[in-house]
Amino acid sequence: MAVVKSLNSTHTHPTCHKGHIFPDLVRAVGPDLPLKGTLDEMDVLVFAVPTEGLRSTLEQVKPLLPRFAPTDSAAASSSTASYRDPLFIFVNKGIESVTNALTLEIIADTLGKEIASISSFIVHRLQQKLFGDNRRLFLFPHYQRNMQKERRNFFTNLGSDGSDPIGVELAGALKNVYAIAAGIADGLGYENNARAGLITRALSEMTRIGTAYGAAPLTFLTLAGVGDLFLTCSSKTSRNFTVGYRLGQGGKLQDILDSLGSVAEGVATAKGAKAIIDKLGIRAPIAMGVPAEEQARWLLEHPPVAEIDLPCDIGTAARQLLLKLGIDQNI
Ligand SMILES: NC(=O)c1ccc[n+]([C@@H]2O[C@H](COP(=O)([O-])OP(=O)(O)OC[C@H]3O[C@@H](n4cnc5c(N)ncnc54)[C@H](O)[C@@H]3O)[C@@H](O)[C@H]2O)c1
Ligand SMILES: O=P(O)(O)OC[C@H](O)CO
Repeated sequence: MAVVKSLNSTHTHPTCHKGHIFPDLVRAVGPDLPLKGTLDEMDVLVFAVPTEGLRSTLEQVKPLLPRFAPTDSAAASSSTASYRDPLFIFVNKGIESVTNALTLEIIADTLGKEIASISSFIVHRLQQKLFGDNRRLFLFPHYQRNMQKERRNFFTNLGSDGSDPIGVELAGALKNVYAIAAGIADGLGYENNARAGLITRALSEMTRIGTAYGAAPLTFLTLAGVGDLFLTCSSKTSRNFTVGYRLGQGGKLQDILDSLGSVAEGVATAKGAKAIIDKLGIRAPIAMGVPAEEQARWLLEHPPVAEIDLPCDIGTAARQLLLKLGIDQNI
């Protein structure tokens, strides 16, 4: 409420982005929905709600959208599509706990497959446009420049070449679960080297889950994968890391969530992720919450395994050097 009021009155955020003035064209909404007809005037709608609330939010917003409720004059002027779709932006990262649905599925269930499929298609085209010049991190300035040409749906969870939105979604959702694990390790008193080991294992695990789900393995090595994983697992200001840290220090989950002030997505996502992992029948002990001692025992009792389940073929030059050094690459 305070955020909405501040953005709409002084065009500033009360706690974040100190000194930044948002353009006065930006209108914040919540918790009440806008009046019918208001959304017709909007070029862009950004949905910044936790994944657990996305389905109900979209169900409530749906009748207000021009696509689903054309204005009387627009409907009268043509019997065919006479609405103008806004550009939809979904920033949430998570898996719905009860249905195990990813965001694209929630969009398809509520707003229809057409909107969801445009989303995934346009991600690809927009990203090529935006990132073709390698300035990947400057998303929004580029996005704004291209926005007039590409008035379509768009995911902000970017980082790959855009051809694998499912992998990008899984990576963004799962890294929050691993950030809780990293926080627990810190809270228990483990130090940076333990966290490095945990992040490495988490990357391996997230790639295994993703590829079993049908995503492309390399997606997990992009900014949407390892980049975001590393960031959230090593950020003291992360809500997910904080939840883990306080758990590691002996706090009770409900007390921590009640005092956090906003949502830590990884908590609900862990439930959806667990169901997905069970269904895929793969080994993912960190996301499944297997206690650290048990994981350590497993590692000690089993023969060493590859750090990551990807092909590790070496190239000709490296093979020739190994030969010259007399090193058997099959060792
Ligand atoms: N793409 C990115 O770069 C990025 C960055 C930060 C956060 N996120 C993701 O965006 C989403 C929102 O994050 P946030 O930090 O804005 O969260 P937040 O906890 O600050 O909540 C945002 C808004 O959603 C409302 N809300 C909370 N629960 C709701 C529910 N069940 N139904 C409807 N509304 C609800 C809150 O009142 C608040 O106004 C999360 O999925 C988060 O993981 C993405
Ligand atoms: O744990 P936070 O607060 O960094 O939030 C994680 C969100 O999914 C943003 O990536």
